[in-house]
Amino acid sequence: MNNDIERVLFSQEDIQEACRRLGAQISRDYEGKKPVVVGVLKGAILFMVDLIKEMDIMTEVDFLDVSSYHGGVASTGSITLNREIETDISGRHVIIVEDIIDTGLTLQYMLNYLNAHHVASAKVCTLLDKPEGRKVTAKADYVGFNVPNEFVVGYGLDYQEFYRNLPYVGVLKPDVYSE
Ligand SMILES: O=P(O)(O)OC[C@H]1O[C@H](OP(=O)(O)OP(=O)(O)O)[C@H](O)[C@@H]1O
Ligand code: HPA
Repeated sequence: MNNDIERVLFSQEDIQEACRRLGAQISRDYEGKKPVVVGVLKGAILFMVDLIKEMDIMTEVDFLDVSSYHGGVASTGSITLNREIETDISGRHVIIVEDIIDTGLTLQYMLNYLNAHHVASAKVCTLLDKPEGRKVTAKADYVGFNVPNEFVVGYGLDYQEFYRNLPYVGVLKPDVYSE
């Protein structure tokens, strides 16, 4: 295990099982539809790859890049749009794939973005949900796991751009970011 990790919350096997469960659920809910699955860069990269392999439906994939943490462990509260969705999503069913919902500010921003693009429907699938972190009302439709109100990294989630490649999700030792 990486020395900066206090404890592992979800192993690679736990995550694969969650991907299978969520992929099956989404496949049932979207049977006969052809949704656009939108991964949110960069945090959702690993989850997106594993999740779409478990979806037994016709899907298009695309990416949206938004950020708001800019190296810290707290949201700056202002969202930067770094890359737009290229697919014409007007009139389409869109599934947003996120690594984590914490304050809810990013999700709120993305749902406004999708509404402004006149999608047929918008749903959100997140690997992790941190309900105690909420600053605004935001709810995911599909959730892998709930996490405690601590800073977590791994499986796409970063601190200062590192730890994304860990195959598990763990709590970062507080002394790493308080140094
Ligand atoms: O609910 P919130 O408090 O808004 O936090 C959730 C967002 O924060 C992280 O993104 P970040 O801004 O760190 O960019 P990244 O995905 O490129 O790491 C994460 O990937 C979510 O998109
Ligand atoms: O706990 C977290 N870890 C990494 N990125 C995040 N973005 C929001 N919350 C978190």
